[in-house]
Amino acid sequence: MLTGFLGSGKTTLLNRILEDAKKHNRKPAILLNEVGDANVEGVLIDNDIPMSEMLGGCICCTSRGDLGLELVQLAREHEPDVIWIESTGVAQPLEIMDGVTEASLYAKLELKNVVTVVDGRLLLDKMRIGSGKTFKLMKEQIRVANVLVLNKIDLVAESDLSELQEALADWNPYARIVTTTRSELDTALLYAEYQSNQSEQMPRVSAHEHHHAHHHSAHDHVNVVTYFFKGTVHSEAFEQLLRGLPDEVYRAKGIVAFQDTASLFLFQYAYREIDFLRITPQKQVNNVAVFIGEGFSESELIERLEKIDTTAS
Ligand SMILES: Nc1nc2c(ncn2[C@@H]2O[C@H](COP(=O)(O)OP(=O)(O)OP(=O)(O)O)[C@@H](O)[C@H]2O)c(=O)[nH]1
Repeated sequence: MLTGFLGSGKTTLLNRILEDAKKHNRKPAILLNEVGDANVEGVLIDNDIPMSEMLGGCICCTSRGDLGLELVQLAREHEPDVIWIESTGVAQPLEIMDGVTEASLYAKLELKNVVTVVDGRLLLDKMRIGSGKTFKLMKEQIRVANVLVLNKIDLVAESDLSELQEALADWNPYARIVTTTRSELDTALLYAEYQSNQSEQMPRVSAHEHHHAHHHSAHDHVNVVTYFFKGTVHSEAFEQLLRGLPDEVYRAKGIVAFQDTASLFLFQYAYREIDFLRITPQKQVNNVAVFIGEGFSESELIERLEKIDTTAS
């Protein structure tokens, strides 16, 4: 997921990513979201690259479910190695993450990385004022990232640079920070987590591996765990697991197969409310559970899931 405020340099970065993908034989696809009704940037992108456009609104508020479906369709039709979602500059990142994880229900898709491009010049201005909607949103986008691209440095005085870097590190101690002009960076950095997980047989997601976590505690950082079930679970054990989720998990959803009822259920969890819906899918679905929250232990949760996932060894 590629996020960042309007004009921060997302498209500039995306173009670099696509150039490098070609060099490394990586097959990308793109999902573009624009507030306007016309996709201006899309026309600049190579015709060979599968692209899906969601226009006329911000994915986070108008069509979260559609975002998931769009991703699934891209994945099925083109089988890319990676999908880059460039979201409109005014999007609420957490809401988009929620939409993205929806796709894991229907395709082997995992949210791997959240890259936020920060307009250094604009942020400095907003910091000086210290309040306002834009400032708040920029902070939010910074907070959810695991890679922060501090861009437009050519427009920032050298003496102001450390102030910016310190602010980013303060709001998000877990992300790797790269300082750039015209989003110029080594794109390998954006795949770090992606590559390290590729060898796993049963992929599970961690959008945020805390590479820098050794000197910080795990508080105040967004995490996502996507767990693909290997077998069935007992309904009571599963409900117990949901009820026992730490407060730091504020959203969960997925599809489970219960061994004691011999049917499939779609479950939703939000604000401690649990909802199960019996489903008879017309299409192939995954048995999967996605958890979104802040500062919870991913390994502990995965361990608990493995324990009730009967055929897991
Ligand atoms: N001076 C300067 N200009 C930059 C830099 N990076 C990007 N730009 C310019 O800033 C403008 C916006 O860049 P984009 O990459 O389109 O930004 P975006 O985040 O995709 O913008 P939206 O699609 O509106 O959200 C373009 O004219 C870029 O050429 C930079 O580091 N320094």
